[in-house]
Amino acid sequence: MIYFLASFDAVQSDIQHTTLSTAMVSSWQVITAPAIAYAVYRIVKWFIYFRSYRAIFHKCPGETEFHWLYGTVHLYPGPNEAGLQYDRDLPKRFPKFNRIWLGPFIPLIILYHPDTVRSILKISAPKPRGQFTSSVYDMALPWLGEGLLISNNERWARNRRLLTPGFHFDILRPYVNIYNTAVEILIDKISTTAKTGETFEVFDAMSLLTLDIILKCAFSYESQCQVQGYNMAYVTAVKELQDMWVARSLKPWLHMDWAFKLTQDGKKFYKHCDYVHSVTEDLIDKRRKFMENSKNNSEKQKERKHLDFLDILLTAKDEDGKGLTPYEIRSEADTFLFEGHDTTTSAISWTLYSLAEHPHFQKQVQDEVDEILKDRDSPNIQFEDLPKLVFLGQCIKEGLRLHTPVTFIERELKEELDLDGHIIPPGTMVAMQIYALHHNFMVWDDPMVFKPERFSSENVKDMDPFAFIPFSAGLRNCIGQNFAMHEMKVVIARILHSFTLSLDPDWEVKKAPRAVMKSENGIKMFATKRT
Ligand code: HEM
Repeated sequence: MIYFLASFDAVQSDIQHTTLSTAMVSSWQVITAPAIAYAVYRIVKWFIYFRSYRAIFHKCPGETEFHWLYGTVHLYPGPNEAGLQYDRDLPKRFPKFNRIWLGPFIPLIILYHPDTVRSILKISAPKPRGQFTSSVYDMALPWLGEGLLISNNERWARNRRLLTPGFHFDILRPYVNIYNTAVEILIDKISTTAKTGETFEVFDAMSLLTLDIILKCAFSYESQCQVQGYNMAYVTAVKELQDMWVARSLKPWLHMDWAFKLTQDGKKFYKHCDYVHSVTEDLIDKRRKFMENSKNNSEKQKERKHLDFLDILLTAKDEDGKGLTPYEIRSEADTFLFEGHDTTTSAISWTLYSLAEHPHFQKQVQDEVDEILKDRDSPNIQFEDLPKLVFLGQCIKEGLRLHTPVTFIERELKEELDLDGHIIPPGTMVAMQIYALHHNFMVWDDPMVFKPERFSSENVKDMDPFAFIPFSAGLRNCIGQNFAMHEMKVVIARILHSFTLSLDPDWEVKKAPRAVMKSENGIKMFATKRT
């Protein structure tokens, strides 16, 4: 009986349990079934939309092979000499633009003809900002903040307006003394190798020189970096930040911030950002205090020889009397430091490479500099000398074309774009492949040959303004291009006034297109002291 009652209880509890479970299952079904149906509906709808979206891009000129995971990126040989050859061949295969797939879902339109490049740079489309993954610009955000390079819309327009006076010739003029003083340290270093007959590595030498210059011009910071080299924590942090940024941009699986943060590089990147920011903030703080203390002290004001970018950043005010926030000041300072350093390193190094490769052009530059400096006690190049360095200017421009320091830039379409009858929808990412444009056989004859005369005043008259865009073009062009041209002229003129350069015949130089055009193995040169 007891057994029976117990069994009865068990059966009853089973029935209750089953009834409860059935009730739970059906309520679970009530909740989830519509959710699943909705998800299926959204996926089907997305696929239908995506099929028509993909059809637009499949009709565009571009690689026909398509991998379900990589899209077409696996067809690109990589950021090396073979990749550059691939870029140079693009106009032969697809004359004005092409389309690639960054994985299965993201198309990228690549432009490399003045007609197509013009159509996007004229409308001043914004820099792309990723939604689920980071764009190449987003990846630098934790370091450079919303400075001019990365920001968009109102913030960019206001800050560009506020900072443009910082690049007026009156501000740039005293910097010429800084370029002259800084290059003397380098000349001393090269003299040592000239005496021993050893080669020197151009990229490292120029990198420390241009960093020294930008630290002095942006912050009046006497870093001693040319002497201490990569032993300085700050110099090393800045260099590694750039390397890690570029390395990440080449690994699509690290484009999501959370994935990058899990890696050793990711942890190091954020640690370096904190450190670099603390140095910049300290400099800003000291300058702010100095400005406050010297407000009513004319003697103290005279201690400063020139205005630097930091003065401009701290004193800039818009029409409502509002200045930049501390975050904006730091971001702009860090942006100048990055943009004003690696780019000029690349441009100077590659121009010297071409001049060392072509002794007759090098001699022509030396004659031009000698003519300017004859009858002078000092080898310093003056601000007034810069326009007289005409042939050197042509060589630098041809160097900027042939070697293209900034190889590509990106934008996001905010409105439809008609490319030779292909209607590209808003939201699409578009890249200007500046290196391919500068080597487009339809635009340049013998594109691989260094010919400074392309930039003679007679020849530039007929040049399409969108054929040569090392500093980009349109509203978002490089704010520092005059600064850069002055710096490059002084540095190259001073080096070639002191030395004749020749390439090491046993050292094959290989290009490496990164955030800027670098060399995989450096550029080695011999320097012979001029008498
Ligand atoms: C040979 C040297 C240089 C080259 C080839 C170069 C090239 C460029 C290019 C191509 C852009 C457009 C970037 C884009 O659209 O994403 C740019 C923007 C910029 N550059 Fe330069 N640059 C050089 C030197 C400098 C220097 C010396 C500075 C500062 C001192 C500087 C500051 C900037 C800034 C702040 C921007 C962003 C401008 C904006 O969007 O309003 N650059 N540069």
